[in-house]
Amino acid sequence: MAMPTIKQVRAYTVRGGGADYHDQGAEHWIDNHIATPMARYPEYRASRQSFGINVLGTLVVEIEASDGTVGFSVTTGGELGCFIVEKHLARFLEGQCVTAIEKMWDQMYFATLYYGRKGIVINTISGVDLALWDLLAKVRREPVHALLGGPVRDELQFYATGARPDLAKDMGFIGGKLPLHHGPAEGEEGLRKNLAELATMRERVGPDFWLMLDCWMSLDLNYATRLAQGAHEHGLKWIEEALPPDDYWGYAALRRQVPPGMLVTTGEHEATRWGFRLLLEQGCCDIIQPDVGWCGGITELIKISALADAHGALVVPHGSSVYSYHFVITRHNSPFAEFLMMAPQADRVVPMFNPLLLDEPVPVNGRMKASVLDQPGFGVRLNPDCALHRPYTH
Ligand SMILES: C[C@H](O)[C@H](O)[C@@H](O)[C@@H](O)C(=O)O
Ligand SMILES: [Mg+2]
Repeated sequence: MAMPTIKQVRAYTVRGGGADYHDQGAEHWIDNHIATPMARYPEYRASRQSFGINVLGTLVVEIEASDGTVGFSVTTGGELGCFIVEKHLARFLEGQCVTAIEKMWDQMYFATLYYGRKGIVINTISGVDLALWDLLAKVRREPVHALLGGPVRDELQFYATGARPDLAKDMGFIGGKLPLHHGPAEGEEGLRKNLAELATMRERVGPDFWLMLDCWMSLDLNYATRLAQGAHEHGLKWIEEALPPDDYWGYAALRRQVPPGMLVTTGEHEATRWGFRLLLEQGCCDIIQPDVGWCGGITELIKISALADAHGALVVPHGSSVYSYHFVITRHNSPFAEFLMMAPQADRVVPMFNPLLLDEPVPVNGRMKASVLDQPGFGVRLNPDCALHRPYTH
């Protein structure tokens, strides 16, 4: 059967939740005094939105084929992403056969090398790549995981990220990842508060439930080391993204200094096989956490994951809904997945990219059967009630 070609690429923004999941209303746990690198400025300490964590907004990429099939994806990128898609990347896509995914990725990456390599440009390339995989899988009438070699297990299991690991345990999740609330700028008192919070949560969840701390790039090596040492008695399973992403040397030192048995994880703000090669070869972490909507897409995550597997490292993608579930279920070195609790009080399960996607699957009792992911493509639809805006055309 002759495979269709790409007829048109369109890029939209949408506000309010969605893929830019930090773009939430007030009183949400995800913006409640969470430690960040900006916390050294008191005026930016109480809210990450105050320094602009949600300025980008969601990027929606739609790719229409000559047979009328439409693939799409959502990621973090907003209007900047729309410009890059419409004014730069579209030329490498329109007219191409829907199967030419490797070639299109290669052209998008090397054509933007002079201003890309990480951040918004790789987020945008990731969004295009995810839409291409959605399109190809829909043309072949298969779920994306079938194009990746198929499931290696019958179901996914999840840990939950949010303010209430105690509630997550009752919901059947295998662990709970807390956001760290206080950074070095709040001194010894802040460190004591961090450890007291962890101690309280350990009391509530008992001795065996996984507890992790997500430090969102906010610490320095000495503080991270002391936090890890203090957290050890409370059974901290891993310390996540303790340092800024460029401090490969700091991560390597931290990994040598944390108490034996504690895992060091990072990677959600890293991009491409080259960035993850640095993390792996410098011995920075035990688990890499690429976000498939930010690291280069499925095409790049395949390369990153194979490299990690050769290094004996686990790949547990940063929460990215169906886009990571279809990958995780096909890889032995991805034994579990992340689920971000997007309910404001982290007290109930709601779809991660709420309200943007229809049919977005969520864990039930902390698990998701492979059969839930058997619809063509990534198995989701855009919610027609979410107003899309197309700021640029080409
Ligand atoms: C909970 C963290 O502060 C971030 O908001 C979260 O998006 C990310 O770091 C994660 O690992 O889920
Ligand atoms: Mg994180």
